[in-house]
Amino acid sequence: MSDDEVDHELLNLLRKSLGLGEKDSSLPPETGVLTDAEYIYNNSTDVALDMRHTKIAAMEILSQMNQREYSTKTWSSHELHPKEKNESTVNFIFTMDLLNFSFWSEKSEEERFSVSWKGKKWTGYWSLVAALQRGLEEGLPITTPEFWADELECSEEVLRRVFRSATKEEMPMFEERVKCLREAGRVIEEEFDGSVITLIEDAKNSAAGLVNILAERFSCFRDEAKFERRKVRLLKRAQIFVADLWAAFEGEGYGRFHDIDKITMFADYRVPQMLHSLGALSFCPPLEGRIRRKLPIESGESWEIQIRGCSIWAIELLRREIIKLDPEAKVNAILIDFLLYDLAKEKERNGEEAIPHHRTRSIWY
Ligand SMILES: Nc1nc2c(c(CN[C@H]3C=C[C@H](O)[C@@H]3O)cn2[C@@H]2O[C@H](COP(=O)(O)O)[C@@H](O)[C@H]2O)c(=O)[nH]1
Repeated sequence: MSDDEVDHELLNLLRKSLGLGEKDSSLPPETGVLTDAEYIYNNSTDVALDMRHTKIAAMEILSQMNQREYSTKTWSSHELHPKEKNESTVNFIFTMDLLNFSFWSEKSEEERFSVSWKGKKWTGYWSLVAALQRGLEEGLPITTPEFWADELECSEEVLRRVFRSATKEEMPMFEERVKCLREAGRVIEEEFDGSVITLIEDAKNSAAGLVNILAERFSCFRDEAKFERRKVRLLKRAQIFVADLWAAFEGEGYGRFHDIDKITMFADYRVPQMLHSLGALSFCPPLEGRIRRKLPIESGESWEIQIRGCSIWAIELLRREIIKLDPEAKVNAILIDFLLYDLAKEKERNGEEAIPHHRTRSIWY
């Protein structure tokens, strides 16, 4: 019996002895990510949050949100994001967030992996979006799960063509991305009638429910770790999939979720960097030294979990400060996160000084 099963059994025995009965499965679903992020924050010794800077950052973020009229509509305004509110956009977003990880490179801007499309060279997250758009334009059903499961039609050569680079550097973790596509294609074919729409409908408009289905049924979405002897859930790509659906469909249709505010920030390698620039998050000297020297931090090691968990908690504290400033503000962790990502990329484009992002190679973010 695993630790978790023992915990589950003990909890039910305790509940029975208190006359509470077994855990009531009719309760609304929870992902547990925010609770785990708070646990990580409360047990972090190498990453700290600063409330004074958090309060100042909250004022800046609220002002940026108002100036930019930041809303779910902003998502579709990005040049490469799909605009139609239909099933093909659902499939596009699922494919995108299945592979939305680890684009960073130590090569120069000219030599790093990039995708040429629409007369531009796209890097980072946008290289993935451009590659999928280009693949569709070249007539490949690259966003169709049935295609990914068919190793003859969707051969490794075909996939190498879809994700071909404009430089000598190939897409980072290409083999791992193929594995994600194969697993997702198989699971959707076998368990969801071959349709992402069926998967979404199974969640019955619950954001937390959809995150939990992804984490339970797809190992490539099961972004969890052990921290201080406890299992913690971060579920970054499962959550950003729900968030992108919600934003792309502006909270309607396939993007309608009654509990969307249960989605937390997406623990990636960009937003922690921005939180550090804002002074809201800081690292102990040995960790800061490791980050500044661009030395690897292993996936699952304590430092990495502290960076990810404290970042999630930092966005929750920012959200609370923003609501204190303006109780009417239409803001949640998703919109704060999206804005911080976009601001981080603007700072980078403007050549503004920032601590390097941390170097963890993983399929989780
Ligand atoms: N927390 C968070 N992480 C995000 C995004 C996005 C893009 N979201 C778009 C949709 C709405 C927003 O307005 C954005 O326009 C990508 N990433 C993550 O960053 C990393 C890529 O970084 P770089 O190599 O520099 O492009 C990689 O882990 C990727 O998974 C986000 O929004 N939040």
